[in-house]
Amino acid sequence: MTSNDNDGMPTFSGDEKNGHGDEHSTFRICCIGAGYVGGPTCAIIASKCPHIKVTVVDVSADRIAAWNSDHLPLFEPGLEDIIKTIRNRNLFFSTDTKKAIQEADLIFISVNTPTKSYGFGNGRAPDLRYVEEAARQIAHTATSNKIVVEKSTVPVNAAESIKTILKTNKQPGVCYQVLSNPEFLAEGSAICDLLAPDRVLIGGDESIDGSLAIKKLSWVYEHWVPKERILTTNTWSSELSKLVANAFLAQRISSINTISAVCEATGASVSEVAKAVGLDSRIGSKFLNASVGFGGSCFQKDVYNLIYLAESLKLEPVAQYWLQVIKINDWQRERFAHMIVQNLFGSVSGKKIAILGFAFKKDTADTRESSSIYVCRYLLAEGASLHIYDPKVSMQRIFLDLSEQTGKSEAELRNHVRIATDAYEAAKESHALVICTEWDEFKKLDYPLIYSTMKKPSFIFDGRIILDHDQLISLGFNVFCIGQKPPINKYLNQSPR
Ligand SMILES: NC(=O)C1=CN([C@@H]2O[C@H](COP(=O)(O)OP(=O)(O)OC[C@H]3O[C@@H](n4cnc5c(N)ncnc54)[C@H](O)[C@@H]3O)[C@@H](O)[C@H]2O)C=CC1
Ligand SMILES: O=C(O)[C@H]1O[C@H](OP(=O)(O)OP(=O)(O)OC[C@H]2O[C@@H](n3ccc(=O)[nH]c3=O)[C@H](O)[C@@H]2O)[C@H](O)[C@@H](O)[C@@H]1O
Repeated sequence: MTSNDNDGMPTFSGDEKNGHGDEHSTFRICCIGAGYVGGPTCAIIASKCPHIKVTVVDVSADRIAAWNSDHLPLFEPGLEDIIKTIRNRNLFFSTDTKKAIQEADLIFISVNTPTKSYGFGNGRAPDLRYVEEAARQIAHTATSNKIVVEKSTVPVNAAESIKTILKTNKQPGVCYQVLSNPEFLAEGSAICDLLAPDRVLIGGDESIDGSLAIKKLSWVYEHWVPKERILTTNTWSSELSKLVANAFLAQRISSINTISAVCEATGASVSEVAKAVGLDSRIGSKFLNASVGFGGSCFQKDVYNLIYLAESLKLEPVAQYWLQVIKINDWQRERFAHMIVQNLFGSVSGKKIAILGFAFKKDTADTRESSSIYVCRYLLAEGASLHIYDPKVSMQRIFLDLSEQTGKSEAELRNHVRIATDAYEAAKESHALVICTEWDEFKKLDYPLIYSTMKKPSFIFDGRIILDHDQLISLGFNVFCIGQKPPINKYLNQSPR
């Protein structure tokens, strides 16, 4: 193996065999999995490295067709403009996995790794079957050396399993290096996160071939990421760091959410407490927004992943410690739903409730594990009639999620759930407005107008602490909010304006 300069690209001695030792040949990347990570990550790589050909493949023909159309399969601010510029230049979306694997020098595995919903480890362990399938596809298809990169979030030691699958199924003469390169982007800010990451983490074998593979992947990122932000570790540290990062972030939210309950009972304000505490530079101000609970496809899954790892290692106190993060999150969702029922005179049966926000956070249409789904489920169980509005989430998605949560068919749900085309329609004739997602447009609504169309007394339950409560109270609303003792009820039982 040698490392020489070819646009700074380190090369393997075996590269001539691959046909990529020649400095004029194109470096090729294949990404298996065209999802929230694969799509945006490859878009940034392709836009920053015009001489690298990047092909993103997926088993879902629909998803690939969407990536190749004017209606991308996911909403991410800034993504569409980038895709339009580079698609079919050096960024390609395809279902031809075989071809993409064969011509690639480096292959990202960026498939889903959900929590297992069957068998051993049901509800806890990560389901690695898609990662395994991707590794088998590579082994059966590749006829030249490859660097295989775990981009998916996986448990510690997954790289070893991938190596074993590759080694025992490989074509004669083919060599593999397996790296861990977890992704830290957050939905809604993926493009900014990818363009200016806090760090890029690359784990690999502590061997000559391992470090050359690390150098090659590092060279890709160095096109736009300062070298000092590229951190290299051994494979296990890299795999574990991803789980720990998500666990720490989730833990901060659960921590502040426990304090929100204390605030509601005492008169302290959780926003003021978070500010005062976060100004301590050792603690920091980010991720201290109390809320109706964290959602998204990863926090719960990755904390469970860590819990399962601790259990497997017989570290029960560690497992119990992290389990609390999830229990508090579940409790927060339930507590918020209970706050609504209790303050609507103990019953929401037959009452129209407007739910504002269904996505798990603003600036995304993703609803995976959204707290809104859970709040809706609790309210439906109490007999409420829900009118749901979200600026980005489709009607079809909302019914699918609620069906899955409640076990009811869409037809049954339609007796109790309507999807509104805007916040005003949702609010009209409702008893209460419930903020579940922190969309900016909810801050700018015409609340005097909304108040005039609602049943009296009119209630607002702010699960995201985003509204101007004083203004709402002065309009006549009864305002209840996560992390604040109701000030608030001073207008309760007053005659409508
Ligand atoms: N969503 C997010 O913001 C982040 C996710 N991650 C991790 O990245 C991984 C991927 O997550 P997402 O992109 O959200 O998942 P996703 O579900 O949006 O996309 C995964 C894609 O992989 C495809 N796929 C599965 N098996 C395949 C195969 N054998 N061949 C070709 N395509 C295949 C699926 O059809 C799907 O389109 C997960 O491990 C997740 O934990 C990490 C950081 C951020
Ligand atoms: O592995 C992943 O999938 C990603 O998970 C999170 O990203 P994401 O879930 O997209 O979004 P976040 O901004 O982290 O928000 C997660 C949830 O926590 C909630 N949240 C966030 C921050 C806060 O202060 N309070 C709070 O309730 C959000 O509303 C949302 O429901 C991490 O932030 C990313 O670094 C990581 O790569």
